[in-house]
Formats: sequence, C-alpha cells, structure tokens
Amino acid sequence: MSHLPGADPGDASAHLRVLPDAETLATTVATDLLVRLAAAQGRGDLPHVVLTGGTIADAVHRELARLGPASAVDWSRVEVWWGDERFVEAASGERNERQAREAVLDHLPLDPARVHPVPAVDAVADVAAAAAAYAEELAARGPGSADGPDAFEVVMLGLGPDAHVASLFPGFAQVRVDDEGAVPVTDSPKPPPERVSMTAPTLARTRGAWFLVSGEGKAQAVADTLAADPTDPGAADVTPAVRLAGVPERRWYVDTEAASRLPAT
Ligand SMILES: O=C(O)[C@H](O)[C@@H](O)[C@H](O)[C@H](O)COP(=O)(O)O
Repeated sequence: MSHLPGADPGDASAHLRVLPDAETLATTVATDLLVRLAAAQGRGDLPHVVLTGGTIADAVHRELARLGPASAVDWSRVEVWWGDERFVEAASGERNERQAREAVLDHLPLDPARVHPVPAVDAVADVAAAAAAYAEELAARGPGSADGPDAFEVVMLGLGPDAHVASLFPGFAQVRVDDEGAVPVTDSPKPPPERVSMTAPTLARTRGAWFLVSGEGKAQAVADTLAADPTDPGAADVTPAVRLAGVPERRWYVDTEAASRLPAT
C-alpha cells in the first residue's frame, strides 16, 4: 500500500493499492478481508461487515466464496449488512442482497440471524418505511447497540463515475443527513430510482473503509475524491466519500485504469 497522492503525509491511515486488473483487485480484497475477519475473531471480536453492490463488489464476493471455505474464519460469527440496497422485489436480480446471496452468502455457513438485509418492496409499504426499518435494525443490532460492536470491522464501498458511494449521490440531500442511520432515495441517478442507503455517519462508524474501484470510467472520480479537502464544506457535494475522512483506516483498492488520472507519485 502506498500513501494517497495529496493525502496528508502524516495521515498514516489512508492507503492506496493499485492492482493490474479487476480480477487481481477482487482476489486481493477478498484475501485481505479473510485475514481481517480471522484477526478480528482472534481478538475475540464478532466482526460486522458492510457489503456494497455493483460489478467489482460482485467479483470480490465470488472470490470470497472461492477462498472463504478454506480460511480460518468462523462464518457463523460474522455479521453482514448492506451499505445500500435497491428498493425492489426481494426476488429481483437487481437487489444487492440477491446478488450477494448468489455470489457468496449462500456458499458460506453464515448464521441467517446475523445477516441483515434491507426490507424489500414486498415487505414494507414504501422506500421510506424500508429506510426507517433499516435504521431501527442498525440501532438494535448494529454498531453502538447494546449487543453490537463499537464499529463495523470493514465497510466496503464501490465508487460511481459521479463519485457516489453506497446510494449517497453528489449534490443529494442524503449526503448530509447526520441524524438518521439510513435514508430513502427516490430519484437515484443510477437505476433503479428507489434505494435505501446507510448515511455517512453510519458508514463512517467503522474500523476500516475499503473502496473498491475498477475501470477507466471511475478514474476522474478516484482522482477527485483522493484530492478532495475534507475541511472544505462543499467537498461532500462533489464527492460524498470525503465524509468518511475521519475513518481510522481508509483503503483504496483500484486497478490501473481507475488509477489512471492520479498524479504520478
Ligand atoms: O447499489 C449500488 O448500485 C451500489 O451500491 C453502488 O454504490 C455501486 O457500488 C457503485 O455504483 C459502483 O458500481 P459498479 O462497481 O458496478 O460500477
């Protein structure tokens, strides 16, 4: 891992790893996550992991399914959450939960009670109710709850070409919501339009924020985000990820295409 270009040289918590391609990125993230989860359990912790949706996340999930069974991780003692979810039918192929179950969760001996999906269209009245229900689940079982940890162990996040993370889109009011655990989105620029997203403070309540970014289409978003000044109050309107600048450990796993607009170090 190398220091992020533009990051404060004294900020030992922000690291960039440039991988040659998406496949190597996915294997690297999965391997690092397995080590991380085993280490957390070795400390006696019960790690909570936050998954994300999208293409590179799916590749990471498939690598976790391949490498996970032989790992030292006790899968019955891992809690799974979603940083965001598309508000569609539970059986829809667009659901992040459905994609994650097919790619990894159905292939590992997780405790179903420790998997926390966002309510789907068929379960609640509307997207606002889904967000409220997820916020309640987070308050009851997530970081800071009576039985929960102080923080997630790892929050994984993709990055949109517009620099969105989870379903926090630049310029949208949800980016700046601080007093809710999760929020509804009704006009997502990325289809489908209705989504539920953890808020920035919820996502930031983690020991590690791992950003997974692949492809030339993300190169400007990566460059803008890594160059963003977290003390600039307007920065979050350009790149919401800047609201996670306080996370103790931020890792950027990017492939060479996604890194192509970073300043030469
Ligand atoms: O529900 C979603 O759509 C995701 O959570 C979203 O935040 C995703 O991670 C990024 O859009 C990157 O997606 P790709 O890796 O497919 O570009």
